[in-house]
Amino acid sequence: MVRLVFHDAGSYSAAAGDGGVNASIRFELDRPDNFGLKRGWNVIEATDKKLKGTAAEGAVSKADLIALAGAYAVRITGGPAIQVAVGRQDAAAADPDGRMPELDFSAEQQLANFAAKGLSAQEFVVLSGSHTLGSKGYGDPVTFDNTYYKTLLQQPWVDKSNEMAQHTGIPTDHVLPDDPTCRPLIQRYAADQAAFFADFAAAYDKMASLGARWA
Ligand code: HEM
Repeated sequence: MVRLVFHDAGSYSAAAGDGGVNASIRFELDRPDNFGLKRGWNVIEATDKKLKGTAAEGAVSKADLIALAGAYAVRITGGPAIQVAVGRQDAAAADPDGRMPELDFSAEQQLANFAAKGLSAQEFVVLSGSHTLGSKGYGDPVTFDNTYYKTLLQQPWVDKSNEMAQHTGIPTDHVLPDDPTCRPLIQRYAADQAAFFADFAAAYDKMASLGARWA
């Protein structure tokens, strides 16, 4: 669910002023970037149907449900509580393609990609801590904690004799601990989980509102 928020938000362009959290992801599930997100989208659709006939019908949009579901996933896996405002309008069509980061991006390219969405280096590094969830080798797949940063500093994938360790993380993670902008932030969040949680909550709120048009 957290990945779903990022992929709905990630189409935002600060320069063009379009894209963002508007549930357009439902028209974009066939894009290679969005592989695997159908399952998360189905949960949103099922929840949306359950709102029919309740006080939330018409007040909570599909885009709101995406933002709420991501925050809920963070919370139930042990992460921070995040306040999520509602009232985002849903888009009626897909957002522009080609705005998500690529897996072979350098750290500079990743930072530039996030900067184009109006997100700082600090916000990029703290949001990437979401990779602690899922099965990329950053500790327990359903525990939201700062294992991502601790693992990045250990760089287990450099050990060529350990087949398992080499499968930890994804290429875009691997380049971050050597980057002079990202490294101090990684060190900070590896040493201080409370700081990670507080900064994550703030950055999540910003990401989940990128490009939102409020009713
Ligand atoms: C340069 C930036 C990023 C890239 C290239 C990237 C790419 C990926 C890839 C390839 C996966 C693995 C998908 C799979 O095989 O299961 C993944 C997982 C995930 N990503 Fe990212 N990601 C980035 C940033 C973010 C951000 C900013 C967030 C959220 C705020 C996020 C949330 C997640 C989550 C929660 C998963 C685990 C999904 C699951 O296992 O169900 N990612 N990401």
